[in-house]
Amino acid sequence: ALLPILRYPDPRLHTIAQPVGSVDDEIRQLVADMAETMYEAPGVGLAATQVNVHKRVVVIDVSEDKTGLMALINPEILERSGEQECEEGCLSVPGIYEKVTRAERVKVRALNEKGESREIEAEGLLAVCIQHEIDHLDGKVFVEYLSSLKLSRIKSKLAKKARITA
Ligand SMILES: O=C(O)C[C@@H](Cc1ccccc1)C(=O)SCC(=O)c1ccccc1
Ligand SMILES: [Zn+2]
Repeated sequence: ALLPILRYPDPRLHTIAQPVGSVDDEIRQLVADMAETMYEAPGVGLAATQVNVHKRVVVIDVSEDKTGLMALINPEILERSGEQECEEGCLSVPGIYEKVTRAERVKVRALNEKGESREIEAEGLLAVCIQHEIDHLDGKVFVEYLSSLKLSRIKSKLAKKARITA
């Protein structure tokens, strides 16, 4: 089912997500609903925090043809290296695209949908996406890395948009 995505600056986006105890059918249904929601947006990633479920679950698909879906449960970054600047967007901050500097490569450990522990080495967009999504689980939104001037302009732009649509 499609899940509603929280919009910045909703305070619930600053919630710290809790680790998943056991990867059961409920978690697998959440992954399926998050994937459907991500593809529909469209996006290349989605964190459970963004759909107001405060569990450490992330879905990512950076493939061109929607064949690369991965679920990362209780993801942990084991190693970071290098540095890269990437223009980022966020499904919780629609219409805002800004450059963010993140690690170029990451080594991540996470459980998959079967509950098996896997280690992934990622670079490029996949590395950026993994870091962007894990930030969401830690209650961080990418616009908060920007200057306070840029953030205040973004907030007023979003507030104006919210008034017009309301
Ligand atoms: O809000 C989110 O977490 C999703 C976000 C993730 C993201 C990762 C890395 C760089 C930017 C954004 C998005 O998917 S925003 C939409 C987007 O980047 C995109 C959408 C369709 C095709 C390709 C990219
Ligand atoms: Zn985001």
